[in-house]
Amino acid sequence: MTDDKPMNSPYLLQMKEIYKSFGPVTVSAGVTLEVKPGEIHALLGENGAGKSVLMSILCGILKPDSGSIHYKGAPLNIGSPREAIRHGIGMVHQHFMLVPNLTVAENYVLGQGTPLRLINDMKAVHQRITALSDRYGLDVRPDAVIEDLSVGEQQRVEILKVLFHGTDLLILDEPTAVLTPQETDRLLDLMRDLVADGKTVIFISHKLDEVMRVSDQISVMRDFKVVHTTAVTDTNPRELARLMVGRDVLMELPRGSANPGQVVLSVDGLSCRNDLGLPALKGVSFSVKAGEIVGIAGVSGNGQTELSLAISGLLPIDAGKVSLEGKDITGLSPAEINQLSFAHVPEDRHKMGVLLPFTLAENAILHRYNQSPFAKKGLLQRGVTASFARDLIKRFRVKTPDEEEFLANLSGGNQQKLVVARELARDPNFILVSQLTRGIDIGAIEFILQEMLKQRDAGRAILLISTELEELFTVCDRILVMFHGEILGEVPADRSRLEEVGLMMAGQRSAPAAAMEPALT
Ligand SMILES: Nc1ncnc2c1ncn2[C@@H]1O[C@H](COP(=O)(O)OP(=O)(O)OP(=O)(O)O)[C@@H](O)[C@H]1O
Repeated sequence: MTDDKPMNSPYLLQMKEIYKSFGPVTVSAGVTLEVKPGEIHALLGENGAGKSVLMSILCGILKPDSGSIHYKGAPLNIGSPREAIRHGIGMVHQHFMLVPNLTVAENYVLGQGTPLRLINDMKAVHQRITALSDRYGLDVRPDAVIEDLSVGEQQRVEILKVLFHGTDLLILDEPTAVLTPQETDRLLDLMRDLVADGKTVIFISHKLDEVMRVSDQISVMRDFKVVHTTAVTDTNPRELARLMVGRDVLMELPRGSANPGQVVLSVDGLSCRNDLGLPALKGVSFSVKAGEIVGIAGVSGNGQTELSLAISGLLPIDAGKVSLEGKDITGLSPAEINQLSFAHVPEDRHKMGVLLPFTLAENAILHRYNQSPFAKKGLLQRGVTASFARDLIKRFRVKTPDEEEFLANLSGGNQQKLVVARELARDPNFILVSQLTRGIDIGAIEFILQEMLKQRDAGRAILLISTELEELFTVCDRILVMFHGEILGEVPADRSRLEEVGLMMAGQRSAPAAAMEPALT
């Protein structure tokens, strides 16, 4: 790295001509990123454009091959995350890095170069956490055990952790991907409070509306480079989408009306409990027909996760019945359900969708490794598997050097694309999808939602569970709203009904829906 010091630089951070390769694969091709103090600087880009890699370099997790970093007017050579923290640079990652069975305070003093005097004085640690929590209205209790907290609470714990270590420059990698709309609003307010307090924020997001709402400056990455930096006041979502993807992106998808046929999935009076033993579904009933996309809307935590687990055999059912194409599948194991014409894109792809230490090719046949044509006489057919995986990679534009790459080395959005590609390739009659577009860039969302519409038009029955109303209104034919483990009502997926769905998500039953579902009142 070069050591030239910029004179009177207006920038807090300058990353110049950063190059990074993993073996023959270039993942940072001369990136230059400049961030001023006290701003919220959004970093946008397609899946695999190199955003996380660049930020990992800044945080000392990865070492660049060449390039220079200046921070607070001086050259910066960071050898480890601990050094980055010492310089006041902290990152909240896409996947939380908290130890689930420890308390907030214990997590904060783990590793990361916490001074010994603090570790020996947990009372002081608790006081510092409480003071920071009060200052930023974060609602974090130092003695709370991580595994008892909701996703939104864990997110705040991660942010407070970075503040706990005295960070001036916070990097938030897709922080709103798993948050409810209310939690997102709260986080965006927090980001503004942080900059008002003299901090600087780098905000990675695929959600252009949030980026437009909260950012001061925006840098767009494409093909491992920053291709454009602009003030938020000088741009608009359409331009940003074009810069990211290199073409115009359709914000609205053209689609014809549905032509529903026979009932494919039928759910009758389904009740089950969550992993804490509390009632999560309270007599849920609905059906999905061939050739239609039914959406399940709701603020997360209202039973949607349990609904998808119960349908796919991953959660015991207390009462009620699930039928697929007329066959009672209640109580079947996930392996048995897997043999049916049933595809599942799960909410938590790391826990259920993929095996990170395995290759793309191996993940592409995860449920079918012992079936023809991928296995013959008990032997894996490597050639067939490889060409199948290559086809998925090509059709779904998964960014990877080849099918032999380990899945762990793919960017988050590209992992999701592979799961969707694999599940649709099973040619299923019923498709259960949870949080389809989470972490996926705007160009890939357009493509994947179009694929869903094609599947619908080919006669598949699709149940789409999502916290993203935009996604639901773009492809669904009708939307059911879940609240406190019940279906509160149903509306056609017509954008004029958006407000009605929003009210139902907050627990207010709409007049027409209440009339339609008298049994639920
Ligand atoms: N350890 C690694 N070994 C090999 N390749 C890697 C490794 N880590 C990342 N990559 C590759 O670097 C590229 C950039 O990945 P990165 O995670 O920075 O993308 P991103 O812009 O953050 O994408 P997303 O929006 O999907 O999170 C990807 O093609 C990814 O496969």
